Amino acid sequence: MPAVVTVRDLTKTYRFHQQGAGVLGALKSVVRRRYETRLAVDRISFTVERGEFLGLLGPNGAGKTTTLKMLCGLLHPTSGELNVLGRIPARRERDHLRRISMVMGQKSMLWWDVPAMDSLLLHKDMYGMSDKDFRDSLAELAELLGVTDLLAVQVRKTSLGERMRLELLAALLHRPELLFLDEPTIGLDAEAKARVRGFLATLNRERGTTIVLTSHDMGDIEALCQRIVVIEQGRIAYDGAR
Ligand SMILES: Nc1ncnc2c1ncn2[C@@H]1O[C@H](COP(=O)(O)OP(=O)(O)OP(=O)(O)O)[C@@H](O)[C@H]1O
Repeated sequence: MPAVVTVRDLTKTYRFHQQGAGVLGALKSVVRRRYETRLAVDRISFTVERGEFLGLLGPNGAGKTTTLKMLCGLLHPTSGELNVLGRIPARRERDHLRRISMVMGQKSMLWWDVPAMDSLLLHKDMYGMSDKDFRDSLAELAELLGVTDLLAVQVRKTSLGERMRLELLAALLHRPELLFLDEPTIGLDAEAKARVRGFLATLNRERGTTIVLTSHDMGDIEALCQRIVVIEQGRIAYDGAR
């Protein structure tokens, strides 16, 4: 099977400034800034094949989110090679963005003060979807995710589990081939987790969507991933079958 993601010696170093506590600390940092660097991802290499469901695992601060953000093009790598669907993700080319999507469990793509449908209509325009494609994709996903009755509800009035299902709907409306998920079940109760997992398994199996997921929940990994890559302190500690 052809690789849809190829990562070679990928490295990310953050440069940030340290500031002492209080007003004095703030004043000192204006006069003299102390910069530090942190090696978050350290020469990692792996590939993802079309149709795979890959789990990225590792302790807090291991570099999983940083890796995912580079794969989506939200962060520029410091060095190394990255090829996603034949493109360099950081270029964020429009036709490339139509083929990928990302959901971060702790961040929302939906506006909170309006019904989800308003945000979905904006997505329709952003991705240049025809009325028919929009209607078909919306109907199919809303049914699969069980959110048809929630589309007209103000997002801030939905529960965390309901909101995550709406986030997945928004992310998948344009039918991306490749989906990146950063802790999609974080904070959800057992029933909500099972529902999200069931949906992701169906998406991978029936639509053939390639999925790369990070999670601290072994239940997610066991239910979904055929293969895992374990990252520790920015380096790959294991790559193979679950
Ligand atoms: N914007 C930033 N500036 C400086 N350092 C950062 C920044 N973002 C992340 N880091 C550091 O990079 C390292 C990797 O962080 P990252 O968020 O990728 O880890 P993670 O594996 O996703 O962790 P978690 O499981 O806690 O979400 C950590 O040491 C973190 O403190």
